[in-house]
Amino acid sequence: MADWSARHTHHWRDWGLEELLAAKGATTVSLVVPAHNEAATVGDVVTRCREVLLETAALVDEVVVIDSDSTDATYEVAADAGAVVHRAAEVRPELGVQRGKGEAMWKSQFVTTGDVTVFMDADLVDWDTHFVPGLLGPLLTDPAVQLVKGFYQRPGAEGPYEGGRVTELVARPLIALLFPPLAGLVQPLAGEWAVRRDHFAQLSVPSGYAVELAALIDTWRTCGVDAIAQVDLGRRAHSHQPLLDLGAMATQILTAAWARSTHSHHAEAIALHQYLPGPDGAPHSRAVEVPVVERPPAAPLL
Ligand SMILES: O=c1ccn([C@@H]2O[C@H](COP(=O)(O)OP(=O)(O)O[C@H]3O[C@H](CO)[C@@H](O)[C@H](O)[C@H]3O)[C@@H](O)[C@H]2O)c(=O)[nH]1
Ligand SMILES: O=C(O)[C@H](O)COP(=O)(O)O
Repeated sequence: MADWSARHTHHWRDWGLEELLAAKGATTVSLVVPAHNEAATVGDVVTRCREVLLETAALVDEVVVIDSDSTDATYEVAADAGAVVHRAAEVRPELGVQRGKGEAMWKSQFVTTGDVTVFMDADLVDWDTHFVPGLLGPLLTDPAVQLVKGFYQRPGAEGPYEGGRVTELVARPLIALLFPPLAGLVQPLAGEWAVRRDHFAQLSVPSGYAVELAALIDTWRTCGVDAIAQVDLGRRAHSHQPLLDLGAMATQILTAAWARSTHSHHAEAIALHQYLPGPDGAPHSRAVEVPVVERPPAAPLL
């Protein structure tokens, strides 16, 4: 793990723009932003990335927002900001419709053209466009690298490289227990990562929030840990989900990890029991049906 960290941990400043553009050559890059009810922030993400990375620097060839079942104005805001926007449910509808972030990312493979895909969350509030060149650095300069993960400091956290609640209480312990070669990843759940298109198309993709951890595990298993690199992107802040919603995220991540351990599961949904005060003030159980479907590798369907 220490060896991997030493070999494959970078800083976004390690590459200059000219160097990256020269390394890019004819390689095409898609920036994909999965977005569920992000009308408040998606416009800023799209506008800044389009202006800086596509129009000024020509480092990105398309900015694509996958609207993931939004009920607000995400679609219109993203389109007005200059993104190509697709509704996840309308992409290859004959393949069926699932809910979730991973579904939006899986479906993106059918509407993007880049040799390399950079994923970025739509709910970023403290970030900058250098995230994208930072993530592209290892992919454009090292042909052995298949997947690049961002890491960052989170303003307000007690320790500079603390992850969020699911990262520290679920993902990191799972990695320690079941997937120790991945323990060098500082932010294993970061939504900012980049992957070669051909590689992503070979991966089975959980439709919910386990997409990040699954991609790391499956890349390590199929290509070795040296196919993964990580890049320090500086600071990043995002909006926070309520604790009970993170219970569903944690259930999805545990399910995908379990499927990749020596055990496996066959359910499409798992009932997660959570407790809220009832009218009498006593704890009342709420069963949340957490979807845990996986999409097969996209390659045979492309
Ligand atoms: O059904 C959904 C839910 C979320 N999103 C989008 O996915 C991104 C991240 O979602 P968010 O709910 O903000 O996730 P976080 O609570 O921030 O979760 C962190 O941890 C997750 C688990 O690894 C990662 O998927 C996230 O990218 C990472 O930011 C945002 O653009 C969302 O709009 C969708 O597209 N569809
Ligand atoms: O990354 C995580 O662990 C989850 O998204 C939760 O993050 P938060 O505790 O910062 O909301």
